[in-house]
Amino acid sequence: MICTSRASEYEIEIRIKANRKLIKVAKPFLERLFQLVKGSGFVVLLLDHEACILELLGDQAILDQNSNFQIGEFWGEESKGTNAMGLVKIEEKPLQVFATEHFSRMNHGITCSGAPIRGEHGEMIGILDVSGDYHHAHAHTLGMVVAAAEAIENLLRLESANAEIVRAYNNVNAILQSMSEGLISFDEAGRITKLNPVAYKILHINSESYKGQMIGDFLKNSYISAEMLNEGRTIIDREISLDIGCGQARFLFSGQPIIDKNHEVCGGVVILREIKNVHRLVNKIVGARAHFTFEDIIGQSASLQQSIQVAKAVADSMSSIYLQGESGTGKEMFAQALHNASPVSHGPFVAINCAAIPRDLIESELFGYEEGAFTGAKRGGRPGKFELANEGTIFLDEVGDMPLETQVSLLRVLQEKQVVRIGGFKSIAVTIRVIAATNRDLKEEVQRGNFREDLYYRLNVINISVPPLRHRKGDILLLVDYYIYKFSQMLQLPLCELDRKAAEALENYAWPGNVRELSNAIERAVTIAKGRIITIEHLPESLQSLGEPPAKAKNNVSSMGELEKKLIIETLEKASWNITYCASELGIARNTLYRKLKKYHIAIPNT
Ligand SMILES: Nc1ncnc2c1ncn2[C@@H]1O[C@H](COP(=O)(O)OP(=O)(O)OP(=O)(O)O)[C@@H](O)[C@H]1O
Repeated sequence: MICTSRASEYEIEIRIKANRKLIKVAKPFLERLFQLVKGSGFVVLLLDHEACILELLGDQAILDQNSNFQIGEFWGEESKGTNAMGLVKIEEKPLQVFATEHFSRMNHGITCSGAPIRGEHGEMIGILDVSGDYHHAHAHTLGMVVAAAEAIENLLRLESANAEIVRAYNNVNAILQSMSEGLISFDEAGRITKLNPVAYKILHINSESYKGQMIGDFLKNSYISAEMLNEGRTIIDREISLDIGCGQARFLFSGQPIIDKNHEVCGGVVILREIKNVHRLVNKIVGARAHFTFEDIIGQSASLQQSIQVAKAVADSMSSIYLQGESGTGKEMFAQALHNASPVSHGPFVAINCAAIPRDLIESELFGYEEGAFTGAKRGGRPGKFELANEGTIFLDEVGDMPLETQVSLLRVLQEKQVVRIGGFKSIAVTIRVIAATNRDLKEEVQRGNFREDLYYRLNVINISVPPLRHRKGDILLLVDYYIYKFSQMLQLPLCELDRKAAEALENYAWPGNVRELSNAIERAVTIAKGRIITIEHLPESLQSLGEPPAKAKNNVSSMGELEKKLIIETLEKASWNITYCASELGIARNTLYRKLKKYHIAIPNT
């Protein structure tokens, strides 16, 4: 059964919209074809892949005579019976249907020549057809239609390749615009062709000043450009120093030559990263950050609170700070808290323990080195802690252990606020807050000739002393509570309590290792007690004699007892055997001190 069919206005609109690219490209070809057949009773038709007419150009005579030549008319076999467009829809190849070969009597006066139009992937996307008075038609008409269909296909392919190029270009442009690194591209001769906005910004140049420049001249490094252009070598993360108008700046440089299919260098790209940003990133990754604030420092004792007050008062200046205190008293904690309350709190906090680094490495650790500075020096050199700490804080722990020759270099850096890497000659400006710490008596080290006096005064602009735990007796149980909570959480154990004897022992102990030692003792006790009450047996042996010792431990008068005795004698000597002063120095009551004098058989000399 033949079903005459015509698409609704709405459907026509949808089909035209869906095929707008095809219509746009095909239209000039329809016009050209029509010019060739005009006046001889012909119509030129563009149909979609379902043989629905999308566009047509025809002589008025044929359009009047055949009402099926209209936009929206379906010419499939099911609608019009045998005809060229309907057969092309099925066969997907060029075809001609002559006069009475048509099924419909209405079409017996015409000859149709149709050809498929294929898309990028070979699929049929439309049909081109020329139909008209069979008297005027001949075999060449089909050839003409096929040629026009192929021309349409070629143009469609070209347009989509162009669109792909534009899309790729836009993508590359979007990437260049959004990159956080500076990018410079150059051609096969080494001439700069493009810079991205970050490159303009970090190099402090305007849009015109680079034009026509050779990349080697621009980078002031003909060696690097020769490596890329002549040798086709890729360069990864090499440090270079560039003139940026307002002085020299250091960059991390990577270069990638582009090689064509003849294995020739046809251009390349250079990526520049500001060293200070690289350092910021490195610090973030390696954890050069300060975690503690003043609120994290536990303790209510007057001596600790006084140190905290001084530290808070000076935190917002950039002056050097010198922290003095025994090992484990919390000097690094103070340094971190100072950094976090300072104007450079957003910058890095870089800590270096001068006692832990071999003497011959300390200078390169602190100040960095240039490539070739010594055997084994890394290619491209390496920045030192001072460079890494730029715009932040450097914490020089155990500064008293720094070799004298390094002290000279340190003094120079502090005075000039510039670092020169080992083996280098360029000065690198640094803005840094210096916090130094030691558990030695630095003044005494100066007198002994182990520490430079001028450096001592440089570092000692503000002096904060962090009191030992034995002078902060009231803080001991606060810290114990804190560490019980911390380690119970960490070990996922129920919170345990502390019995009286254990508390007494903890309070009476002299804590030569200060808070660090206390933290270790509580970690051990929490682990052994496993959520039960912490008793004296859970504490380290050195403490067990300090509570009311259990009978079995009586003969075990620990070496800690001897240590405490020694400490008391030392403090008494310092206090010229003044009991009140000595007791306050030790942070214990006078009565307790008398008890201990008796216990250790310490006799007060007659004066
Ligand atoms: N008041 C405090 N409150 C809480 N924790 C503290 C306190 N003081 C020290 N600590 C903790 O004790 C440990 C040792 O502290 P820190 O490393 O700051 O001491 P330090 O004086 O720098 O030691 P060293 O001289 O041996 O380097 C750290 O785990 C720190 O968090």
